[in-house]
Amino acid sequence: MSLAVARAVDELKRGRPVAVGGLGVLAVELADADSLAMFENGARADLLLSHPRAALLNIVNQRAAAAGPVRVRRSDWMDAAASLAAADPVRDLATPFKGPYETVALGDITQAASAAIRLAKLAGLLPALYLMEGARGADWLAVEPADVNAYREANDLRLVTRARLPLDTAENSEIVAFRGSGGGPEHLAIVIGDPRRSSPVLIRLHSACLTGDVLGSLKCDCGPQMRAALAAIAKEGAGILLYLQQEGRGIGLVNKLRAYALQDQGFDTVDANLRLGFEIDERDFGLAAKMLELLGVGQVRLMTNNPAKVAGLEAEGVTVTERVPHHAGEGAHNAQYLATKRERTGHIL
Ligand SMILES: Nc1nc2c(ncn2[C@@H]2O[C@H](COP(=O)(O)OP(=O)(O)OP(=O)(O)O)[C@@H](O)[C@H]2O)c(=O)[nH]1
Ligand SMILES: [Zn+2]
Repeated sequence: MSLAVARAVDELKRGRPVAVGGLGVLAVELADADSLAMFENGARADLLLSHPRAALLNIVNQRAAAAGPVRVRRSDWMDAAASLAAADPVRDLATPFKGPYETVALGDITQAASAAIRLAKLAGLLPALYLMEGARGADWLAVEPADVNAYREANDLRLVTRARLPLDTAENSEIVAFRGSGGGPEHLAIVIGDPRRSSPVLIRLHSACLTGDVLGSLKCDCGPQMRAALAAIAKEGAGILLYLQQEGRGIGLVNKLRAYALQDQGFDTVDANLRLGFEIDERDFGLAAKMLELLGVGQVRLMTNNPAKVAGLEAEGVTVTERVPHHAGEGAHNAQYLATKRERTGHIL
């Protein structure tokens, strides 16, 4: 099951069409004139946009299911450039006058359309697809919508290997690697000391942030928060930091950099995600819960300022006995980012 999903994600990433049930889809951002012409095979493909993106373009109407994707008819003026402009908000200021758009009810293809948007997100692409209903090229990879919608990284995650890894913040540490069967990203845990599973374990869920963790970006507080968490756990003597490959709150590195480009245009971190067509937070906390389960941890004291993380973990069956506030790395460049978290996403800062 997850094999077909993983292959479909790969195909989309390569700019290839995929058949999601009876629906042919092709990633808008990767299509060129040739691949689009081959995909359309003489007909004209419509456009499928995620709900937040459609809402931003003011084309969510009574035809769109509450939070589902929206199908847009490609009328004569909607060539490849206009379609890309509908999909990619980084171009919004350069192409402010778009439309009029005409939407088409999804009807029978609602489930397939949601699955297709999910595939685009899993591929780290903009959630915008060309769509051909009832068409299937001979060489298109096929995947069942139900399999896509049931797919979760946590489903078949395994603990692969562990080794000692002395850190400058925590000498007595071990690194543990996790892998799913779908060929997705490999997640890590840093286990410090010897956490006693009989009482709540001090933990930090750290979502990967290449710009902050590795490059020392001042736009966010991720790097200092990660190091401070490791140091705080070491000071207590035992605990775990989960290093989750959920860049950009789950939208992927390239999309996070698009969000940064939107922030350069004046949008905050919340609006940037929505303009791109994503939810404000796309992370699946089931992944962290599964890693904790594989490490034998059922009760935690969670270092975070984000109540949604506490709720997300608890919804996945982990008992959070305490929220431990976690502040580090506040400065002039990230003051606005932190203010947005406080004002718009319920962070306790
Ligand atoms: N989409 C998006 N992701 C961002 C942005 N800035 C940072 N991130 C990502 O946000 C994630 C870091 O979030 P966390 O450190 O878990 O922060 P949090 O959910 O606010 O909660 P706590 O730090 O635990 O209080 C990382 O994956 C970063 O890559 C941004 O402007 N847009
Ligand atoms: Zn960051």
